[in-house]
Amino acid sequence: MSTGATLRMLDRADKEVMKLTRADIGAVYEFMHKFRHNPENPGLNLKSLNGDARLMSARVNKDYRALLLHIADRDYLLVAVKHRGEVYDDLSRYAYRINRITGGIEVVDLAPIGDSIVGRVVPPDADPQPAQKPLFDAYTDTQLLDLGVAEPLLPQIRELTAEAELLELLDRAPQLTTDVLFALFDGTRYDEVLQQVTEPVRADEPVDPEDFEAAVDRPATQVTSDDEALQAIIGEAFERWQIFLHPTQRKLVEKKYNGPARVGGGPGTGKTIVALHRVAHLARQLPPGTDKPILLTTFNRNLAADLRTRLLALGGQELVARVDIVNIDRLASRVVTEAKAGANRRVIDDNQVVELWTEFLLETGESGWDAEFLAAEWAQVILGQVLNSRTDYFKARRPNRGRSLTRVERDQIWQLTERFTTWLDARGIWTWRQVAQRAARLEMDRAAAAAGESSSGSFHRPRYRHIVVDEAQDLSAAHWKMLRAMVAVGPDDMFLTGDTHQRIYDNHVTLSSLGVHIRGRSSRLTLSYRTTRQILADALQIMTGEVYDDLDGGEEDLAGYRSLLRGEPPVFRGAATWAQERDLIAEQLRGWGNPTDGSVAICVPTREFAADVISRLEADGVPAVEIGPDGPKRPDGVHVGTMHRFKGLEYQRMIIAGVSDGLVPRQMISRYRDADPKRYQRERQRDRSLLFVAATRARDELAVFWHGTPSPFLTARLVQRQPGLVS
Ligand SMILES: Nc1ncnc2c1ncn2[C@@H]1O[C@H](COP(=O)(O)OP(=O)(O)OP(=O)(O)O)[C@@H](O)[C@H]1O
Repeated sequence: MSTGATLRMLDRADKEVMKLTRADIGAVYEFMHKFRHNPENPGLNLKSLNGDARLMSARVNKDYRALLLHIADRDYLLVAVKHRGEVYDDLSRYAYRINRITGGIEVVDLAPIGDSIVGRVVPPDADPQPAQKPLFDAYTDTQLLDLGVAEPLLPQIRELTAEAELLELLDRAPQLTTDVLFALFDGTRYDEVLQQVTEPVRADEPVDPEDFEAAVDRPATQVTSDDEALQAIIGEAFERWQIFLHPTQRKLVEKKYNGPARVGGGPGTGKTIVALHRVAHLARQLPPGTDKPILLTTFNRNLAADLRTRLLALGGQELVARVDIVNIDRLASRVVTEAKAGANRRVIDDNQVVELWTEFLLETGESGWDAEFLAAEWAQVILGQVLNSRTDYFKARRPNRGRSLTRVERDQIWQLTERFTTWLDARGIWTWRQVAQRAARLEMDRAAAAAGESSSGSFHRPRYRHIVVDEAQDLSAAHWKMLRAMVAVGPDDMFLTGDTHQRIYDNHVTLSSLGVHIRGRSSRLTLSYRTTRQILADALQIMTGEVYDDLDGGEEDLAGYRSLLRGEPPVFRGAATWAQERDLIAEQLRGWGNPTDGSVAICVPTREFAADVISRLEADGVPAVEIGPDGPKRPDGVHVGTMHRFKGLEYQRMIIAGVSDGLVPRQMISRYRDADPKRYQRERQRDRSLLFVAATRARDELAVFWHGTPSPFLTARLVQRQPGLVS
């Protein structure tokens, strides 16, 4: 007969365990291991507490005791690890419930919160303070409970009168209570909190408050379940995201979707984390094998490398072995190479295309068209939509392209692009967009041929069983067509994460027109795990007045985007000249103690500015490290790079410099203002997104500098926060 048992650990218990010494953490691990093997092992001294139906204690080592909830038969949940003295002091302080909204198990340790809060609210010997209004007076108990607040905490919530007290209480409160109270405290309306915070984690079925077996399996009960996860926690390299997902994240990861699904959400809300866990979830359901039926792709190379590292941390070599991790252009290039379609051609960067068009028009004496217009038309419409023939081009929709074209003009452009392609061919070069277009065509043909085969009874296997895409906002229509053709239409075929507010390459698509139907399967994450609410509020100011799409023809906003992290408000400062602005940078770095451990970065609009900053830092004896296309060249030093380089990076502190009028947005786009207002709008939005991305890479502190006139993206409210300015 098996004597084993299941023992899972609640995330709140893990937080307590993490505060212990390494030796004691090791003891907890040993304890869990032994307990799973045989909970009746006399050395563990498992016993019920105070006759309570479920609460039990067991011995970890001579100093510590584990508090356990007995879920069912041989199924237990570790809810706390306490010093032995504490466990038996006052058992009534431990309250455990099934939350009636989320259906998750919540355990609240009331005494220490009560002690510390009451102790601080009414200091015994202090002068009587004027009575302060309780923070949550505006809401009834029923309203708070309907939002999902933990019932046992209500009396203490009613006592709260200051932010510091709230922070202390929420440090130990269940996740949903924390999310709800912070949102209310931040001034979010009741109905918005209900919609944005509570609804996404509501249980899918009616909650039975006595059914602990059902509750422990719900996403809202944040648990780790196996030894491997525990070992990871004890290991040096462990990060919480590897084990404990937010209930909203977990729900999205584990859901079965009837077709392509999309997860949006502001910066730092864990979209990449969700994509990685989704891959692991899908991999767990694969039949054993040595192939790679899952594709994990993203826009650029360094992000793909980062995905690989993080997936390895999440699931080890065994998981990585089943996943093809590759950036989208490399994937396209692989398809083309495999078909021997690009033999002997060198791929050139797409930003050289305008120059090549100019050269081509000069060489061929064509003067009727502007090189820039042709380059964009070719890239976005002809290549972007994988148009194969003149007839297709005549019929093509040209969203976001500004001026309309007559049939005669389309004919001229089609002919010119055909000649241009031959001209490039003769030089042995082609662009990444051409590669993507070719790959899409090859894959579409392959899928069509396979469909023909299967209708005639022969067997066809699509390239992948599942495709997961991170940074989906940056892929072009050709990329989507290629991906769509690589996986059969069906449940869990495609899973996309991305945020259109962070679109920094000029690719606008409507997914449904590309065969990727996400309608009804689109969700959003709203809780930032990265930045403080102070940084987030200012970053949102940068986005004021702009409208963003939802990748599918609709609009998307950042409603409900919030953070539980608190910090200093960002610094905004202007200088008269660029030289003086560099003094501000040096001064700011000194203020932060010149840390050179890679925790600080400086972001600037152009490479010239980056070079200037690097030489200034070097002159000051501060080691500066450039951020290249593959990321920072070294992990230490102060990292310096242009805005484009910051996607996917994270720093404790950041300076964004050169945020001046004429630089952000780029001066050159003003020429489109009258000539091509749509393009102007798009380019301006792109520059705004670049600044937004940069600002949201900072975890704790952010400083924004400019010289001359500040960028129009910095609202008067931000600019007027300059030290020394009277607003
Ligand atoms: N459940 C979690 N627990 C702990 N940390 C988390 C969790 N989810 C996300 N994080 C952390 O938050 C940070 C941001 O996560 P991630 O990069 O996935 O966000 P994102 O939404 O993809 O951001 P961006 O849009 O800016 O690329 C990372 O440091 C990540 O480790």
